[in-house]
Amino acid sequence: MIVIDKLCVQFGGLKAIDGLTATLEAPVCGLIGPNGAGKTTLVNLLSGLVGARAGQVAVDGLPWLPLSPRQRVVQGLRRSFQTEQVVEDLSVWANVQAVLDQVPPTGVEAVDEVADVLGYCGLADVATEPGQAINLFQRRMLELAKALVGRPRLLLLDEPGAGLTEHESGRLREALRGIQAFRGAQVLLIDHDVDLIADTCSQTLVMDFGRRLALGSTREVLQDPEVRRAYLGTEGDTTC
Ligand SMILES: Nc1ncnc2c1ncn2[C@@H]1O[C@H](COP(=O)(O)OP(=O)(O)OP(=O)(O)O)[C@@H](O)[C@H]1O
Repeated sequence: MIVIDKLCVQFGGLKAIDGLTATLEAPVCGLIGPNGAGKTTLVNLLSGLVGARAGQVAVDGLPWLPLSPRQRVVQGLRRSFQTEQVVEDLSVWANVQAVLDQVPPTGVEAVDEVADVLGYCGLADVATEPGQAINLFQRRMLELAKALVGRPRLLLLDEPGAGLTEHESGRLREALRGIQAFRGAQVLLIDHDVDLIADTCSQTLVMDFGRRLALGSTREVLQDPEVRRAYLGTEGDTTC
């Protein structure tokens, strides 16, 4: 559970996050909003890449902002980026193993841990292929596999579904919905694909101009006229 209290992040005179208060408790929580709303800044703040000017954040009751980026990883923070960070000349297996080498031991044999997440992500058949040989969908799933090793607590996923076909997106959604049961970790999911958010997130935070525009069940939030006006641009239409 992520508890954000009166959070402010400022770049010079620009308030990228402006007094944000929100409790995110769903297993998979959506984060949406127009361009420049502050979504990536919030993810950067949770990762430790930018600092807060004011406010507090707690993750599962742990005061989060005093921790260094490395300490956050040790505490189970994992992150994927809009552009995948696959090492092209390492095998799929070695890409995952490289992350496992950087996080605290879990007590499970590394070989079992890597095999487990590759199986979960549907990558067992390409485990020995080099990063450069796998397709876009497999690259996206490899990013997910890397985020799942070594007792993750919180996954921050930035547009994991970009560029996928409907069928591939369906497989990704299934994997996202199962993460809490598989690893006990919470997911914060940024995506501009409202269908993906609606299908995987039971709770969604909508940001606009660094502020909270809406927070609640995804179904209600996506039908909120203010959200539709600011983000979806379809105030009258209630189908999402
Ligand atoms: N390092 C930075 N220095 C200065 N301004 C920044 C910096 N990072 C973000 N901003 C500004 O902060 C505001 C919020 O940006 P942010 O990238 O968090 O928005 P976003 O909701 O993720 O947008 P998008 O959907 O386009 O990725 C924007 O006005 C952006 O220009």
